[in-house]
Amino acid sequence: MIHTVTANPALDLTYRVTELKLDDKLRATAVFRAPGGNGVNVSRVAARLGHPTVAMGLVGGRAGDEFKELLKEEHVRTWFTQQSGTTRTNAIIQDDHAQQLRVSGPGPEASPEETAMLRSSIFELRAPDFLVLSGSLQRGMPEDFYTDVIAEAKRQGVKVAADIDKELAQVVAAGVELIKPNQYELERLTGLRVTDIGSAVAAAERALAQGAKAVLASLGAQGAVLVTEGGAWQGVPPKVKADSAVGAGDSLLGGALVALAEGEGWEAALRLGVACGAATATTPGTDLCHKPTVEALLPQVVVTAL
Ligand SMILES: O=P(O)(O)OC[C@@]1(O)O[C@H](CO)[C@@H](O)[C@@H]1O
Repeated sequence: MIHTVTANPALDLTYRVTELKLDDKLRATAVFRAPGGNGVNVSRVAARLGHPTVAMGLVGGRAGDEFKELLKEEHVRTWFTQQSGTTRTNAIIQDDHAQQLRVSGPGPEASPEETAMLRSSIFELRAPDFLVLSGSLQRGMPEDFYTDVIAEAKRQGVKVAADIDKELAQVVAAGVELIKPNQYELERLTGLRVTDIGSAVAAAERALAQGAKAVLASLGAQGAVLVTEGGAWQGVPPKVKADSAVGAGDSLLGGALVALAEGEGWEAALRLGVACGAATATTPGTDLCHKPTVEALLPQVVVTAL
């Protein structure tokens, strides 16, 4: 079972256009609406792989109603805390050459009461195998929200995985099972440049020294690097016809956690994660990986011990 917490989720709106142009009216050839936010996407991937999951967070307003409806259509169980503000709508404008503009809304401001309700909701259900903390906090939420949740998770023996940017250093110092930074987040966390696989491993080792038990770094077309105290591996996806890579990193994390929650080892987790990330890149908008594509790509992922 995987529980995800997305403090600032979004209704993702993707406009497909033939060509990105400034100062001209762009006519969309297709529009996709999807429930979004990093943790939400991890839950969507888990559900698509047939793994039980519950998505949690703060949600409100009409956009929030549509967001919940879309999640329901994807068979994701939800345990959201209702807030008075309106869930943000994020816009993605993508052209036929896989170029895109992405605009993320700031999101509403959470009141202290709403924050407290979210905090207690996280521990209301039966303990999961993994609790995933993902994405930015809403305005109004205390900076130590995540570290406070991690402390409680530790008291309850729940493993925490995090995909966080701003508060990543604090979260790592609090001691988490797994982090999923991209290249830039790993650089900001460790102060080291990440230019290739070797430097990614060195930075991930620094992150282990800072307190993470495992680092799953997403490196775009180069795949991903997984570094634990027991070893380091690179996972390279097969070449796919990419449509939209939005959500590929979330899919990497979702796939890896599903494998771990189902009792697989680190290498198998990396393989499934990379297959999910690549499968997501083949889908339009913020649609994510579908199980048949993941199964087709899985044997083509090359995992190498470093
Ligand atoms: O604004 P944030 O929280 O940094 O990112 C939010 C977001 O861009 O990330 C997801 C893809 O990873 C999308 O579903 C969503 O719109």
